[in-house]
Amino acid sequence: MGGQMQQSNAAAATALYDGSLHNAGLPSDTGDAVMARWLQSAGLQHLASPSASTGMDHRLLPNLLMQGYGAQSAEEKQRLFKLMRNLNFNGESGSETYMPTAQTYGGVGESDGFYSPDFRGDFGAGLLDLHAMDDTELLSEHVIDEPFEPSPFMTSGARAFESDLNLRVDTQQRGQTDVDASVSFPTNEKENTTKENNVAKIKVVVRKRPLNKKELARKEDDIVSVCDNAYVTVHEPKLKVDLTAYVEKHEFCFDAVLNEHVTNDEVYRETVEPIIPTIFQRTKATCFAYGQTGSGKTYTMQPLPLRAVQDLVRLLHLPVYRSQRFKLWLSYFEIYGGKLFDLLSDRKKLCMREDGRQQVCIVGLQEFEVSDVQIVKEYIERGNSARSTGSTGANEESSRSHAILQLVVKKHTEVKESRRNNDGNDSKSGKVVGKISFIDLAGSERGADTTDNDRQTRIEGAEINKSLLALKECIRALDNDQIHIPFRGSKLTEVLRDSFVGNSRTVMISCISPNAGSCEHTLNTLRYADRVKSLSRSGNSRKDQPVNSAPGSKDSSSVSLLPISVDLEDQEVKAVDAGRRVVEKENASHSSATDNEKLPSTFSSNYAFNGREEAGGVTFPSIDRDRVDMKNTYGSSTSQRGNYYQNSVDAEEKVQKVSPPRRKGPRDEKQEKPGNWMKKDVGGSDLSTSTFPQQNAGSYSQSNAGSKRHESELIDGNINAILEEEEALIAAHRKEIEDTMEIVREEMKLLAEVDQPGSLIDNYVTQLSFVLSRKAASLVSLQARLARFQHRLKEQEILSRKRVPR
Ligand SMILES: Nc1ncnc2c1ncn2[C@@H]1O[C@H](COP(=O)(O)OP(=O)(O)OP(=O)(O)O)[C@@H](O)[C@H]1O
Repeated sequence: MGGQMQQSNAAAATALYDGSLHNAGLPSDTGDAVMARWLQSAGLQHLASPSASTGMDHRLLPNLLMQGYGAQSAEEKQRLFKLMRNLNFNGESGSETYMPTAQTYGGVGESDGFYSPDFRGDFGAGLLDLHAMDDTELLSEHVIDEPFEPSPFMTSGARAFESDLNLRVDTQQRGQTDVDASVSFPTNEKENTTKENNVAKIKVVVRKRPLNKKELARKEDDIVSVCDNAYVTVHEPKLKVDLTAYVEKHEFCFDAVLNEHVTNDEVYRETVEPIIPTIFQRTKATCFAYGQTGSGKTYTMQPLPLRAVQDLVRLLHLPVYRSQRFKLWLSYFEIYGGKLFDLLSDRKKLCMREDGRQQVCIVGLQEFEVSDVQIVKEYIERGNSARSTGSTGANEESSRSHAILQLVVKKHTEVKESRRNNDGNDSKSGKVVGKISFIDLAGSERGADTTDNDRQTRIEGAEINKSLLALKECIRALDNDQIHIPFRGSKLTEVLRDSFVGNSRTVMISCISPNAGSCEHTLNTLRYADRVKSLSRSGNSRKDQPVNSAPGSKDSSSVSLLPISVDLEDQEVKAVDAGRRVVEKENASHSSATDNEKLPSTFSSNYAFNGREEAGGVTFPSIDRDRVDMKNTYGSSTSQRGNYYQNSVDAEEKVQKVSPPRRKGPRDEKQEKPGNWMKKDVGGSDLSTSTFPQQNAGSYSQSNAGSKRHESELIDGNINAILEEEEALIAAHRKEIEDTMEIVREEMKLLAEVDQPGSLIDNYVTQLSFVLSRKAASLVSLQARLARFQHRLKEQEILSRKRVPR
């Protein structure tokens, strides 16, 4: 075996040498003089003479090396090795790289192991290591001959990745025949994969929808402009106090901004397509759409899984995957009011469980094997018809839940059934290779609609709100490579837990409406997106910089005396540039508790206090960002802004927040009036927007912030308790019905007995009395539970109304 290997090593090395000469344009008989020169250049001239003198073919040099002739010391071997490598790779010896044969393919892929003098052990050992494997573990020739077909939709980066995929597939196969998530690539491989496939860990894409018929009929302005596929500007119409109209511009930069003319196909190409090959690299990918109701989330998300299946199936047909029994499975469920329902199984209620390996299993979730797009289309349609939808002002068929469609690539050893429960039993259902989850989030502002909606919608909204914030936190933590991912923040993030650990990719598509009436929401969406992106190390620098474009509005002195309410998010804008990253770095242990939400305790526990900042002569005390969102309705000078921004950094770095629901846009105007600031609903599904008049800034005390925070926590806690009690109440009701039925049966029996001739009436009376007491007790118990629940609802209502101005 050893001899065989040595032979093949020698052959490989000879081939390499041959190749290098060939590439150098040198005929093989250019002779020893050339070789001598090369050897000389490496200080190995003494090796040249024997071969020259014996007339040995220079192509045998590697053989000499392998057999222990020629270079004797390790240093010589290394030099020789380097020389060979240079011959092969540097410009001097030819522009083309060596084309390996099937047998040496893996070796080339592992260039570090084969050519580098830095490989483990000495030269010979390194070569032996490389080939010390069963030939059967190598890719078969036909696999290599059949490269990945470049998708017509693939971006150049992804194409580059695909062309490289064979190498990695080869590596994978050699390294492990069983693609189990528990087996990991060597670190270098991982890094290379990330680098090479050029797929960012988090990608934030914005999509603007066109004005719809209603908006056009109302002659609404399109206030969103897109530039260079990367910039989006919101032209916010505003009024000065003297009622002069002006426009405030907010510019953002994202990984991609897609305008209203972009098709769903192009959206796919920009977002999901580059990720698809990574699914076979044990990546857990998540693609979600975020945005206000009616902004196009469902419109955007629905075609994506179809396109993804098309590409996944195409890849699955490659022999390398087919031979490994890779298969694609689909499941579709929704999270509604903190509960999970299977959309492909008559909305069966699902339970979430963690197994011993802390893998999240959704007990009872039906998975279906899919092998073509048509069947996926049918599943999606079936699932969609089962989704919880309702009507909102902006969208007649609005999604009221988070819908999650998962495509999972599994490796099967033996699959007999085409449909089975995902009971977490890997051996039965195959091992997960990778997966992609498509999430159509519930409209983001519904969490905000607290005043105009009924109680049910408010609770629903609070849950949505919570999950959106939790999702954002997880994404941030993910991108910051934090050890702790706060996935327990909501059901949504718990479900996506395995997408937050290990090799993950996230694409967020922020959908925005272009009409002026949606300005506030559009800005909120973009800010949410920006915060996801800007806090990541790889994020674009933040750009939301309002510019007063109305004539005269640039005159800062003319506006500086006006009540100032600086949009908190604008502060964050600057914060990023003006030190936020620094602050973050310095307080790395803070995690990312910068939002207006209650974070898991692990997030807040490390929170440091940065002291206070002076801003334009006004000292801002330690400010709860929830309460102090300073919205610059009238514009402000740059210097003022700078101060406030700085201030906001402190404010938000200090306090952990609880996010109260946001209210609807039209009320914002009222709240921007000075005096309303104390009452203003400052939460939001994603942002807080509260007015903070300058003159009041100083008086805004820590205790105020504290008590408000307490209030917020109370609300959040209350909502959680309500959800739990709701469940208990429903369960108790069911139980009561069962008991009642049992009692009714007993009563019927009693009646039947009493009708019998010679029955004892005393017995009947005693038993009836006993049965009725049980019946009454059961009812009273249910009534008591109901009363408690009603009380809880009232409490919640009072609390939320306290915070939301009417
Ligand atoms: N890019 C677009 N081009 C054309 N029409 C669009 C586009 N985006 C959305 N629409 C249309 O706008 C309407 C609302 O879109 P959609 O239902 O996707 O919104 P949504 O964000 O999912 O709303 P909700 O959160 O309430 O479910 C639909 O009629 C849809 O066809």
